[in-house]
Amino acid sequence: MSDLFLNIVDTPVERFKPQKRRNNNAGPFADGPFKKLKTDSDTKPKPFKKKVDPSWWSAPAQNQKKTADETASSASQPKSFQKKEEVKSGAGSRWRSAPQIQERKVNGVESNSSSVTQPQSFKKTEELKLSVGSKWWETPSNATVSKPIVFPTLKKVTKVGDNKEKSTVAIKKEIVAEEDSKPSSPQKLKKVDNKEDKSPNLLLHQTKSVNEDKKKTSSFNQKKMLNGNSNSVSTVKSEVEEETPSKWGVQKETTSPFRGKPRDKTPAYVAAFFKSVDEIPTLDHKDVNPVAEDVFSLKKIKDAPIHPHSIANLEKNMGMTKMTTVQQLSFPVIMSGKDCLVRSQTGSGKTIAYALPIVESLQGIRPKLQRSDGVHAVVIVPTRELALQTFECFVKLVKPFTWIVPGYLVGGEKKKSEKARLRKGITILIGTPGRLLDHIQTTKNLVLNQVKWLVIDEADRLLDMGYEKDVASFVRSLNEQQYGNPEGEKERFHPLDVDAPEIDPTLASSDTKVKRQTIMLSATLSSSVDRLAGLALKHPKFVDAAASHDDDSDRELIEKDLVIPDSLTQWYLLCPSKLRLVTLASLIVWKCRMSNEKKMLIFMATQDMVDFHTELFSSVLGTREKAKDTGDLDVDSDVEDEYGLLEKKDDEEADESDPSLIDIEFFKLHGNMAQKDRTDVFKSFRSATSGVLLCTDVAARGLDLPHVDWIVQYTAPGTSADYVHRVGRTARVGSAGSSLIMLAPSEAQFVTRLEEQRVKIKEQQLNTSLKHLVPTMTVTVPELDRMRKGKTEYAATKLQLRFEDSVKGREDLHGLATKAYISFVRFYASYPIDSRTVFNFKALHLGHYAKSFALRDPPSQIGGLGKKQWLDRDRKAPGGGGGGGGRDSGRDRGQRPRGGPSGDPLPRPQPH
Ligand SMILES: Nc1ncnc2c1ncn2[C@@H]1O[C@H](COP(=O)(O)OP(=O)(O)OP(=O)(O)O)[C@@H](O)[C@H]1O
Repeated sequence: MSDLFLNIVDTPVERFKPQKRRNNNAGPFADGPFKKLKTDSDTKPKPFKKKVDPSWWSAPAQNQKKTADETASSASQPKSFQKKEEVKSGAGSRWRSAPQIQERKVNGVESNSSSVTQPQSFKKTEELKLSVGSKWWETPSNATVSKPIVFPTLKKVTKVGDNKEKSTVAIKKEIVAEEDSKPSSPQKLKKVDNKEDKSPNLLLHQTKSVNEDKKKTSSFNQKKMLNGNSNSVSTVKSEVEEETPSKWGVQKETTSPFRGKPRDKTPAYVAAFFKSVDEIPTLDHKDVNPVAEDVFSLKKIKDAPIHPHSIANLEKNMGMTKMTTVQQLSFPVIMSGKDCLVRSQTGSGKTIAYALPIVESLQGIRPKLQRSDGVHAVVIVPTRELALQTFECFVKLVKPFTWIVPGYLVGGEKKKSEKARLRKGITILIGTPGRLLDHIQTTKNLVLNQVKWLVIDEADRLLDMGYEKDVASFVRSLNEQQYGNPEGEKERFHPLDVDAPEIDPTLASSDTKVKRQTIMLSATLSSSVDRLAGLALKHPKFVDAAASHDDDSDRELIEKDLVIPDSLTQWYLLCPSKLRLVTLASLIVWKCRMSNEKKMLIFMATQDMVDFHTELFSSVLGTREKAKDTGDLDVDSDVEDEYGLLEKKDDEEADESDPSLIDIEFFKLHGNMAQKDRTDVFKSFRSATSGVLLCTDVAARGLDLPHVDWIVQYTAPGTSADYVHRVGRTARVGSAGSSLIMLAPSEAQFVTRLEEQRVKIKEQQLNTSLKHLVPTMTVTVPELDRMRKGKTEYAATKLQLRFEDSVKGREDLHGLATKAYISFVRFYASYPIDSRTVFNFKALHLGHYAKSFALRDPPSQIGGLGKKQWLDRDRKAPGGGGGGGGRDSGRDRGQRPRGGPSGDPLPRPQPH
């Protein structure tokens, strides 16, 4: 906790200049409605005048007794919404009519309502006339509300769109077509190989066509392709050995374009680098029918039953014209006051899905809320960046309603100013669990007894092992403040809850306690999360925007299925561990230099890995520092620099002949950075038109970074849910995007697991990305241009040498590489037990991985531990934790890595 600092960011009044509302040209918010609001209800509370049809309250309850179909329908279409009457003041009026609840039976006991907590502000006022009689909330024509979910405690509201099931034949055709269009389909690769990549030392694999693969019985038929031919590994090796008489595998060929040396002779260090790389399996692919979810509904914003100023704001200032599916489905449920679980794909607008109904309700409260009225809504998110982003979203939404004040709590500012801002008052409070807990326990000015909405965004992350305690403690403290009891109320109903017992709406409210509505959201939400953290949601609705899930008969299956935007193209790349670094570099060069796709996120397992790779790429690939060859060869190689590739250059020459390989900026983001740096990076990358952000899972959840084209997962995620969130940083709100996960050959089964969860993912060949190094490296090494063979290996080897030279030549970089390598090994050893069949520590070739950190030292000399010692540590570590964490859980504050004795002299990776 000590590393966290409280900060409440300026209120909108302070950060954003309010609009001039009295100006004749002030646009949609000019005069009229504001004048009226001011005159009628700003200053004095109005006595309740309007008779409200009691059936508004009772109708939904009746709905519960209807048939299954009707029941589900009523969940998203409260009967009150369907009335053709014109109700003054819009959707918010339902909230305002809440004080009519005076007496009701809760568990058979009559209870008196209290005006202390049901303030007069809920009373109806005369203001804007807004029809709520429209059928806006009905599901789109291509979607219907499904049967109620039969989960024990949940009712499901889901869209049954046009089922996008495809026939097996259609899918097969599609796969074949995709295979054909692959840039490196077997035939095409053969062609390329024949033309320019004939070196027998190039151990690149090729994938067989999917149809052909299906005939195989084993998923891991080990295949090696050499010069376009399929050979068993042993055959390949023997052939290579036969053709390469030296111990480095140099070929016998006799001619060379360089300095009169034999042509086409592969230098030993190139051969050495590509020698003995891991075997690459050929996978049997499954027919995958991805879960379908339409991003947008057919409902237009202008038809939404919300304040006209909100409509104008959403359309003009936020560029929205249509509701997304999840927004359309969840709006009526949240407005009905029920607890709910909302699941929808990444980038589908879940923030506005919960924020809009909250703002709509808050703006309708009369008399208008004041800052001194205390916090009315609390939003808990897992990371500081997401807190900032959510805060900004609320700021935009409340623009027409300046009396509603959002604020957020994250580290960075002085406690004094934080307290001062809290004292001023906040209506909607956003924060991370630890920080909120800290405040609820220590800051007197944080009054939470009026909280009516508790939102838990990324609920599955917040309620997992790392956060559950903080969330549970926060909820207990909140209960204590609101109800004088940490357990909360036994039975609670939100004033608008359609399941609330029938009450007499004509009696005045005086002592009803504030009821809190809890909303949980995530793209990977399972209904079990409500059982965590002692939240005990009451009669929650399950809003699932995925069309395929209209039939809830197999709950486990529904929760297992991963929902991924269909505008996202997913790839995996099986890469020998030794070639990982150059392959990643080639991807960056390819995407950020050779194509128009210029914004990329690269996920890595640990902070130390992010630090090292950012520094390495910035100095070797990027513009910061020109690379300098030191002349050192691969430690495996003792051959001379026969082609002059490694010619030493003085600084001047280096500047002229070694321009940066890519003109692109590298950013980094992880949890161990100073808060100011984190915020700066987040904002800079968000507004940048190009750049590569290297990050840990701290950036995996919720962040909305515009125009990101590619997501690369350099290390595999701990869970498939993490996979979904990582790739979800692209392809947002219907835009196109691509993702690629790099896996070691021994990790190929991860692809099978994804496919079992309905993720459609294609293979990208190693050569496809590596070959993009050729034009890049020939810029700096003109000799390569003259070579007719093995360009790819030369370019890759040259770059690897450049990386290694940099690391060897700079003490600081060598230190970073060492720490990064150790953190990676620790991380790998700490994969969850159920993942260890895929991520098997024993399968790691540490020497090859050391190469992927550009280290020339033997593994036993890096950190003083060889593989045997690592495994011994793994066995001895408490809980079999595998020598420590290193996984970045996306958690916003530090936690001690698992396993390993305390006082361990080795640098330990931080968890995010
Ligand atoms: N109706 C809409 N029309 C157009 N854009 C929208 C709409 N609703 C939201 N957006 C935009 O979509 C983007 C993604 O929204 P948001 O971050 O809320 O998605 P999300 O579902 O919470 O994603 P994640 O699961 O990754 O957290 C934001 O830039 C938001 O402004």
